[in-house]
Amino acid sequence: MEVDIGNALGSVATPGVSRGSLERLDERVADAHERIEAGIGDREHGYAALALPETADPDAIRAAVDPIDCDTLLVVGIGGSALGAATIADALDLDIDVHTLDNVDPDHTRTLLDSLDLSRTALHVVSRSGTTAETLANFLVAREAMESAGVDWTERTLVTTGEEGNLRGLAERHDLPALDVPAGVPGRFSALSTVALPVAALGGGDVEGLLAGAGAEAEGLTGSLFESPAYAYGATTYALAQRGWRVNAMMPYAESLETFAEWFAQLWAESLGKEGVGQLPARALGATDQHSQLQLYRAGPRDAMVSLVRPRERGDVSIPETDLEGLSYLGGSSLGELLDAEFEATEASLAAAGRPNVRVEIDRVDAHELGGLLYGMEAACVLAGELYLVPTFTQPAVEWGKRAARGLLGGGEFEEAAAVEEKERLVVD
Ligand SMILES: O=P(O)(O)OC[C@H]1O[C@H](O)[C@H](O)[C@@H](O)[C@@H]1O
Repeated sequence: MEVDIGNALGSVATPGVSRGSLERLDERVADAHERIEAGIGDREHGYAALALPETADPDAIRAAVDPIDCDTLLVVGIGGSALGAATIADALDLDIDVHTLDNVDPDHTRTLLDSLDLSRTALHVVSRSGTTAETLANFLVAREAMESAGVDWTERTLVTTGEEGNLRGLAERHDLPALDVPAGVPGRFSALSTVALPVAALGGGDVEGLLAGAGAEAEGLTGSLFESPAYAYGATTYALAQRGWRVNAMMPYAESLETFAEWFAQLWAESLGKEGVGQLPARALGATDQHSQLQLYRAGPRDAMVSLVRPRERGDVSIPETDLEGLSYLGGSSLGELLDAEFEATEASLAAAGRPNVRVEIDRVDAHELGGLLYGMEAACVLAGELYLVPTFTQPAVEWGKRAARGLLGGGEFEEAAAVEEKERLVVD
């Protein structure tokens, strides 16, 4: 991963970050790096995620998926237990179809299950806590659908979960192959673990390549933002947020990375949105969203920075010659050249309007580069958390809502559920 922060400088963006303030910030980066290194070394909660390139065990993952023969994988999980697998499946060229069942929209669940040949489908049920209502409910529905179709679900189900919880109990009762969520790795930092790597292992993807790319990014972490792309991204977005750029529009220029922006949104929002700080992650896709959201980013409130991500190499499709007046400039060119030109034009147009943007480039969308991108963004997020002085690895606000919902469904006595009854109403019909 290479990061270019030139368009965040004060010479381009108003307000931007001066070189002097970046140099001063670099002293804090050096301290934060020491803290991060110590956390990685001690496998402390959260920091342990940055040790995954070393600690993840591809052989154990492959052994767990080996008995499963399928054409389609249905990942049942939510948040960090689904987005890593979805990102990997969408980015890499896998030889199975992958679907994610995360939401509990009844129409969607029913339509998806009806559309699958369940006798050729495997389930990967993932929940770190083993108690998440959406995941367990979807699993019960999928299991029943398999039973109704005469499919032995116990032959086709793999579980990844923590040491305790309902899902662990279920795996033990039915003797299902079960992988452990690695200790100290929060869900949104678990893409490079037993949580998301099984999708690559089942689909013939390069698990070692993902980890090697992450490992290369890990080796690049030094005590300076001027040397480490991940820290350059984390420190610059932090410095921009401090100057009022409170929205971070993640805009990959590759369809295969669209889900990566979704994964990034959870990482950024849940990790840094605390104690009145953080950045609102917006999900965008280049070039599509140049024709919708870009208007706002260039001319709306001065609160949005844009992260432009692209692979340097991609497959290409040439554009046929045409004698249509006004379109001849396209002929002889290619869709890839057009996309690259759009990327650079967007970057320049934002800069010309004094709007900060950061360029993130990877060599190509493959396992190695994707591993580096995921790891780099995780390290950037951990660094930003140190700079904001927030507890990066907790999500108490999310848990509040989970308890309220469980209380409403009769899943226990939770005082949060009472707040639902107290809702203020001003209804206009
Ligand atoms: O893996 P699970 O325990 O089922 O959790 C799934 C998701 O649940 C919550 O909403 C958390 O805020 C997320 O960080 C987590 O990824």
